[in-house]
Amino acid sequence: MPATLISGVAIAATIRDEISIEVSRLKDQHSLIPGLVTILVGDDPASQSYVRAKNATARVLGIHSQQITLPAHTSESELLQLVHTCNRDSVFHGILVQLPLPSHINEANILFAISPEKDVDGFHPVNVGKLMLGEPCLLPCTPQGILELLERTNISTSGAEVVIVGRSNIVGKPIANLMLQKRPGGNATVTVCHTRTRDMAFHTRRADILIVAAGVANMIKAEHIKEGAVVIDVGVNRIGQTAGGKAILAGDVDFADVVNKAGSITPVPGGVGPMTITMLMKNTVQAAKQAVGLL
Ligand SMILES: Nc1nc(=O)c2c([nH]1)NC[C@@H]1CN(c3ccc(C(=O)N[C@@H](CCC(=O)O)C(=O)O)cc3)C=[N+]21
Ligand SMILES: [Mg+2]
Repeated sequence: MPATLISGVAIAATIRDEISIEVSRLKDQHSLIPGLVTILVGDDPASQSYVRAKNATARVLGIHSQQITLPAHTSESELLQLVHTCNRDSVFHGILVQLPLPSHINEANILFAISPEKDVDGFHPVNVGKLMLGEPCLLPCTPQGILELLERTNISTSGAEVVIVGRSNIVGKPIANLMLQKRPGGNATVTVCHTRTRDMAFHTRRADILIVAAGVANMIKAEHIKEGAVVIDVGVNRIGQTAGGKAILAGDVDFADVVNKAGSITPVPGGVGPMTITMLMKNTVQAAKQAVGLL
């Protein structure tokens, strides 16, 4: 029997409806319009399309959103100045600096300059530290999206063997921490694999829930998974172009190879990606409410 498809598109749509209702309520009852500024440096086509999608989603939900695009040669100090300006601008409750930044800019210097209250990516060390401690904070969007996917498909993590492939600051490390925590959505036994892991399949085959965020197209095959496992594919790899010039996407999981062995699986596209953008919207609303003392 083929795996059950976990539709990020459908679950994201449900959550977006909830957010849209909340945004209307904030406007009507508190004259509060959540605001998001996205900052894009350079002209990488993938980054352009992600930032465009973020702004479009914000507008549909009634969130005020502005995109600021700067040339690739922008200096670190110019970008820092813009971040400081956005920190002071009360119209914006959330600030997102699209990554990766050009190589002459130190990403940490920029991310650490964003006010933690406006850090809707959850990348600032204050939020990273709070996450690790289990304190309330702005959670990084992709890990938060994965928690929502599991929760809304009634997949329990408590006592489960969760194996994560990838140790990035954006996905691997935070999702590992969240899954470890002593609360609903956590309580898992967590293993983190990476490029130096000696026998990847040994670990991944033990997973009840396998989360793959390695950035390597189609690396996970049937031999890597246990029969009936839940497979969450975070990879978004551009592996080619259609005749019409549209990017062809592949996950980190070889979907065709795995689909008859997994119990359930997220597709790419249409799995984790739409959830990531939706959690950015959720974080922007949370930051706005916190800014005016509603949380
Ligand atoms: N400061 C910052 N924050 C981020 O959250 C951030 C970032 N930088 N840099 C790049 C990564 C990547 N990322 C994605 C978001 C949505 C999809 C997404 O919606 N994907 C669609 C397909 C989109 C397409 O067609 O390209 C899907 O999987 O269905 C993918 C990737 C956010 N990132
Ligand atoms: Mg694939």
